[in-house]
Amino acid sequence: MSTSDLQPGRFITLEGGEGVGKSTQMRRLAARLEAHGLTVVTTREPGGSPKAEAIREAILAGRTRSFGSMAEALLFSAARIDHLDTLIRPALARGDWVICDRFSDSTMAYQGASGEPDAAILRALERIVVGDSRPDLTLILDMPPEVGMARADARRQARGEATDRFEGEAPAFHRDLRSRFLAIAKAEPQRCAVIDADASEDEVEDRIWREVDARLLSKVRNNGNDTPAQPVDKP
Ligand SMILES: Nc1ncnc2c1ncn2[C@@H]1O[C@H](COP(=O)(O)OP(=O)(O)O)[C@@H](O)[C@H]1O
Ligand SMILES: Cc1cn([C@H]2C[C@H](O)[C@@H](COP(=O)(O)OP(=O)(O)O)O2)c(=O)[nH]c1=O
Repeated sequence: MSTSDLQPGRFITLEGGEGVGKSTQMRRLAARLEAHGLTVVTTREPGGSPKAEAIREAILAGRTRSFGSMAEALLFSAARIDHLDTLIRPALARGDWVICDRFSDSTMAYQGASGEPDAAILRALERIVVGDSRPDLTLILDMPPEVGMARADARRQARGEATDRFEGEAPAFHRDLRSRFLAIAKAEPQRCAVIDADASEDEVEDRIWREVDARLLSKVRNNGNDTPAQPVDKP
């Protein structure tokens, strides 16, 4: 059957440390879903709406660092509220598929690793901000942080960009981040899939597609029943 009439929309997030390939794989996943007739909206956090992009700019330039990690968690949350209200929820209501480069797990991991707010407070904040708009699937791209940081460094040099607020943190911070993302995946295996991202772009794309097919497309094809479906043809 054609997947062109698949309804309703699904919400997919990509998470992980710096330079793990989230933006690259978001583009590839969107193209693959579109090739199956789905309407896909790609977006990112922090940002994704004009007001949220303004908050992004202030945080990543380091202008809010002195406020402390609790205040930064609130700023990321304020940006998320606007992004959800103006872009994500309307797109899902239309039946579009939304792919977001980072979402609330990044607040749990990054602001958690930054020290001040404990996990219970961050979880409460997430419930207030995200409510029922939890992702249907979160792909956690995993690799040794030094590999991701080297990729991010090369990308930054190629583009002539400066180090941003979190890229400049110490190696121990980035190791802590990795274990925090893996702990989230372990606590919520229904929602999260860990993808070994230390491979070629094509291979990582295939690993992601297998998860999306098994966890989302097969169920949508079966109108929500969990019975196995035919795999989606590769584009
Ligand atoms: N599988 C891969 N192998 C090698 N380099 C990659 C791979 N995926 C992405 N890259 C490169 O690594 C850099 C970071 O990738 P990007 O998708 O921007 O990561 P992120 O969005 O997670 O920060 C980019 O220059 C990108 O071209
Ligand atoms: C969404 C979000 C991002 N961040 C951080 C992670 C990144 O260092 C930065 C986003 O910058 P970005 O350039 O999008 O990073 P990347 O290419 O690695 O995805 O903001 C948080 O600390 N908390 C959050 O809630």
